[in-house]
Amino acid sequence: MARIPTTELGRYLLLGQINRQGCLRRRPFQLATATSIGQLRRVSSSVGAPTSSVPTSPTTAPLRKQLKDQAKLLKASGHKKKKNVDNQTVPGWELTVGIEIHAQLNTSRKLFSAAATSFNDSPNSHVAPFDLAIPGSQPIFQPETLIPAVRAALALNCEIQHTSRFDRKHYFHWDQPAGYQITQFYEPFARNGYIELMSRDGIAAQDGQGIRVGIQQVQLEQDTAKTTAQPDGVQWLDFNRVGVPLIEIITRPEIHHPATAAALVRKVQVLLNSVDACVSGMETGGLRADVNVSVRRTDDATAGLGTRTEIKNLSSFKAVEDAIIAERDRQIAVLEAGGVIAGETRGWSLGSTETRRLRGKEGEVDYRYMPDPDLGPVVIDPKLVEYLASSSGVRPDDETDELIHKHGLTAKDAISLLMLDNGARVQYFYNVLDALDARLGNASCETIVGQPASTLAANWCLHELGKLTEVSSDLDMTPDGECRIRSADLAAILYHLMRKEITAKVARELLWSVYREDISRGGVTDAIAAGDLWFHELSEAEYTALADTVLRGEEKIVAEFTRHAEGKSKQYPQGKLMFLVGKVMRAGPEQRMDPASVERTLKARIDQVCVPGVQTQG
Ligand SMILES: Nc1ncnc2c1ncn2[C@@H]1O[C@H](COP(=O)(O)OP(=O)(O)OP(=O)(O)O)[C@@H](O)[C@H]1O
Ligand SMILES: [Mg+2]
Ligand SMILES: [Mg+2]
Repeated sequence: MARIPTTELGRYLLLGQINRQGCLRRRPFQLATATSIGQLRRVSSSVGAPTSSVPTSPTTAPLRKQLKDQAKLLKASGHKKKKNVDNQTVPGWELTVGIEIHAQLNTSRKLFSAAATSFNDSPNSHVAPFDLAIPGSQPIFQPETLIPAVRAALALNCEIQHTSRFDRKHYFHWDQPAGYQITQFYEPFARNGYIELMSRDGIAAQDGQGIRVGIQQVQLEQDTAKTTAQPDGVQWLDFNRVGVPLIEIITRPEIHHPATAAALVRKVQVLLNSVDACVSGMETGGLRADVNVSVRRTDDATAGLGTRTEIKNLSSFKAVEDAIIAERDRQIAVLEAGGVIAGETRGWSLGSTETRRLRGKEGEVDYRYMPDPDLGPVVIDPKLVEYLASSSGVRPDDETDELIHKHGLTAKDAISLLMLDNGARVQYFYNVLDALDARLGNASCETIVGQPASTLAANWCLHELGKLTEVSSDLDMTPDGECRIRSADLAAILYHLMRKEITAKVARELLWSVYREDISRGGVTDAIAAGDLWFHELSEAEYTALADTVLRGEEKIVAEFTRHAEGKSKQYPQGKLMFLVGKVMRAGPEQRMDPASVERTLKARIDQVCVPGVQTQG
């Protein structure tokens, strides 16, 4: 995501003007005045965040890798995910979940000091005296942090409070030099919001087509220092993170299924992303969730909610779902055995199947909240709220609709595009599509390859690029949707693929060559010519001759097609057909053959030769 340039925020706050083109992802328009998102999307490529303020991604594993590692861990622990098992409900019991989400705000400076917010620079290189609580230093509220905070709260449909205040939350830990964290306990800056979740967002089937989850409040607060454990009990501390502005989003206890809880956190990430309010997502440590879990029996309508336990610091969507399931089952087991649930804080580790007790109520810290005497109230001008509301860009639900209905993507692919690379992957997709459209002009190649440009481009932007990230560390995706494989180069590969001038195999090899920089920028077409990689496809007669040769040795299989044609077997033997396609591919010059053409020819020959009287379907 783009960082909001401080100079521009300063200009807005002091002079009432801001260049919102630099603040949002490359879609600087208002939905209300737009006739179509697609139309709006095609804006000048010169618009984008200044490169100097673009954060590089923290050195944590990409989402795809995280998920693979989790799967490996789970496999190693002997706990395979049971397919088609309803783990969302337990008969006789109702689960209730409320979530607290901490998100790092997209600002250049810390909340109460002018030190830069940086995540990849050398440790302890961006620390002001106040961040270390050096005697004599005092907090200076950085008003620009309000811009992403208010944007986030608006995306969550909250009421922005005219006046809010800061409080001190006391606890003693090495990650908090002052001995207290500054937060907004009594008077947060935003209240009473909600999030709409639809079935395509991945909620549990039991929640039907969609649900609305209330947001109790959103508060501004400081992040803590980053701790890295070393052998022999040594802890390394990086104070670059201390004082970085966070928002804490607190939902109401209105979630009743584990998958819905995970879907909510995912949706919060997409929403914050869409208004450029956050630095990075859960997969890179910019978003962390604490889940509060309780259960109660369904046969007592008068009973209030059960006692909650809290599982802290979950750092993946899967962890949110798995930890809730484990904690729900533990609580039910305790209650069914006649025990009581103790209000306590619990932990969860990756690949685990059980939550573990960290501390109980008796060990709970008394935070001794008190208004911070060094900080005045925060007064937010309604005009600022109005301005930010009117310039918040495309809403993710509308964008998902557009990707599905206009571009023909599946809901899963549309949402994946919006999620990946903190929202930059979808911008990359638009860039590829723009470049591909420009090359194709009015000539639609849809009929040639049987797939529209948009779904082909989406498939490559998600799955083929995904394969690269499995073996390499990063695509170096920038917020304006460019990466190591320039969008124009991928468009060039897809252009030749759509026109059937290269095979899919060659297209994949070209992608790798561009990635390894064996092909220079803009050099895809020249590389195809230089390597004579053009697709010189076999003629119909050559395909037919090859198909006939293979069919002659496969009488048994051919007999199955005959049985189907005679109505003796119901299902068309598609598996057998694909087996024959493989045989033909191996029998001929592969670089001159297209599997789709082989399949078409084989089908026609089987219909004509083996089942006389049946017309070819083509
Ligand atoms: N009985 C319950 N079952 C499940 N969730 C609950 C229950 N009661 C409250 N919650 C949820 O617990 C969360 C409480 O968060 P809040 O930040 O207000 O307090 P806290 O957890 O005590 O504070 P912190 O963890 O920030 O120190 C909310 O998300 C709320 O919806
Ligand atoms: Mg809280
Ligand atoms: Mg809590």
